Amino acid sequence: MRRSIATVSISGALEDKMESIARARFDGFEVFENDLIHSALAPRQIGALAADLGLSIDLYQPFRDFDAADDRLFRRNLDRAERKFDLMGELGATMILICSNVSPTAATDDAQIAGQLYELAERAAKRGIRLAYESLAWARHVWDYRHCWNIVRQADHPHLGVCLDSFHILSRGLDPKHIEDIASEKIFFLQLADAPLMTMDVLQWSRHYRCFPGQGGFDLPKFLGHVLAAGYAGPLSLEIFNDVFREAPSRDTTHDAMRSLLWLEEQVKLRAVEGLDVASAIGAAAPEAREADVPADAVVAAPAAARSQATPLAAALGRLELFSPPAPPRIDGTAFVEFAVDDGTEAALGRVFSALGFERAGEHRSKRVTLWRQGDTNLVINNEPGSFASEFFRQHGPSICAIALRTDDGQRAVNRATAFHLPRFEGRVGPHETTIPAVRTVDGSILYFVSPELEARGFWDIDFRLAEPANRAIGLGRVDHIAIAAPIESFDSAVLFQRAALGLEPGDSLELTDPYGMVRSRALSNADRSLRVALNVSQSRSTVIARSVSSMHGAGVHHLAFDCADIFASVAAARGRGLAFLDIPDNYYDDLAARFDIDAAVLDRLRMLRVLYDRDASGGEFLHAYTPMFEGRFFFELVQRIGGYDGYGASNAPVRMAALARDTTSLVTPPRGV
Ligand SMILES: O=C(O)c1ccc(O)c(O)c1
Ligand SMILES: [Mg+2]
Repeated sequence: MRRSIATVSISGALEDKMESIARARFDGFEVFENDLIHSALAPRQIGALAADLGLSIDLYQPFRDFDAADDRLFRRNLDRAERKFDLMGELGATMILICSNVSPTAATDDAQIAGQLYELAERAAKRGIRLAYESLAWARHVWDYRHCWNIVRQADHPHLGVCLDSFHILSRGLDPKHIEDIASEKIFFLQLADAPLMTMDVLQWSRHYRCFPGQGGFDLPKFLGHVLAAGYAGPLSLEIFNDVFREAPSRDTTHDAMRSLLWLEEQVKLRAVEGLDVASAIGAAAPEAREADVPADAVVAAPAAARSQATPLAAALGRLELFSPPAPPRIDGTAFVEFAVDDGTEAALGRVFSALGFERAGEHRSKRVTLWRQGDTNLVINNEPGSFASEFFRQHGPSICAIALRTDDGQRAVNRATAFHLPRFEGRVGPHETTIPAVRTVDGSILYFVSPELEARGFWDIDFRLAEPANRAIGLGRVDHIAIAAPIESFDSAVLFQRAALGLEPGDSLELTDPYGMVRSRALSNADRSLRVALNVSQSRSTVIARSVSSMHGAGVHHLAFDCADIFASVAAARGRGLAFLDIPDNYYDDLAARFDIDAAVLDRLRMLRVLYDRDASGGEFLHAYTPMFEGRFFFELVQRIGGYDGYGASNAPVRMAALARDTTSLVTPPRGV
């Protein structure tokens, strides 16, 4: 399908916006009127630039407050429209958006509105222009899309149709299924926007908080499914009013925008396959296989109601060309985590790893890279001059520069990511060394995909001189979660990246209190929870998250959590090796006793070792402890999950952030005698 975006969605001057839109490979765009009015280019030049860039101008918008209770005002509005039609002629635009009226002078008689739209459509037709009538969620009279469609039907003019905007429909809690009742040729245009679920004035919500599909809380795949089932085949266009996007560089935003549409197209197809109707599902998955592969009894067995519901979408999906990327990777946790260091920090980080029970397990055969290992958890310290890691160090300081995931098929994972506009990464590889498929993520770090056959071929052995295991483990298992601190402008982008490239699903957005401001947190994970990523963002400048973003010059891993089976034993062992843990105040433990019915002996151990505690509604328990920060950048967490606890101890985040804010201890003190 054609893909389009409204210029209001991104930052910059109109010509820069158009350039970014073209670079992200959109087919067309909506010209937002203010962008044109503020532009130094004449409409004809804008039209010519669009043609040069290979972009069509799909919509001119908005035309506001057209219908009127009083005839004199209505005549004036017709004149006003004629001026815009002139301008559209210069631009080369043939569709204009007519918003439903928000003013107190709006007409409230449907027949009158239909008549006025008919008159406007007659004039538009003379110029070869079509009108797309859109109901704004806060309009005076026509705020429901079904109402909008009724008026269009009453007016019954070939140059008048509806514009559907997911925000106006979903923000009012309207069921999008009635979209299928609209005649397909009367859906002139489709605007897509997601938004975080909030209880607030709908106008403010729309103008400041819209986001790209997949970044918010609306069910856009379901919405689009109804629109396609109705027979719509025009452009999928993003119209996002968002304060953060207005500031962010348009080059990045348009790639996110495209990624969101691609993700949405794939989701619609997947939903159809998961749907009730076997025939339509198979039709959607592979139209050509439909007749041959569907067992006759399966079709008969599908409930008649489900069949008639699902068939129009399947038929539409068979007709339309939607994005079909390689399937998401099947992820089985992390294969390794790589740290960028310099000569000054390499030894210090090694001491921390050692105190955490990792042993120095190998030296790279050709690079200044060391492998640290505990069980099957691998950490890599990279101090190789001229490498990606050293460049990353130069930009961000000591930090996590790469994460490797265990995946079923690394090449497919990379192909999927690049289909979603992420650049493939190819590092410098020595003779006979292993090339691991990789991409550069939206924050600039590297994501490797390690396939089972790569590990089976013994890639550690190929690239590293491995040492004899010395068994210094303290009981740490796999990486439980990776927490990322992100600047506000890359938060939504990161959510979408994780969903699209990796197929992770987001949980709820949480607000947490730091002593110096608010922190927003949203976790994403795969179905078996072998990969959990927690994203954190803060708009205030002094929170732990904000300071971490500032010291790292951008988004980065803020802490890395390892799971363990007996946290008391692991924490005690690490303390014995000189590792410091965050000093949680006694007040916290007194409060724990009040909040939970907790065994006195357990409470004593929690208090003694400064381990935090949480319990969920079904009795699952979470015990966790934090180290101080390494060079003010990142830290480590030890976690023990009991009885299916699925969260991250959000209720303990404030006390942890307060302790971090106070903390001045160094992370590791060499044990006596060293
Ligand atoms: O906020 C607005 O005014 C506005 C304008 C045009 C649109 O298409 C829309 O959805 C909202
Ligand atoms: Mg709109």
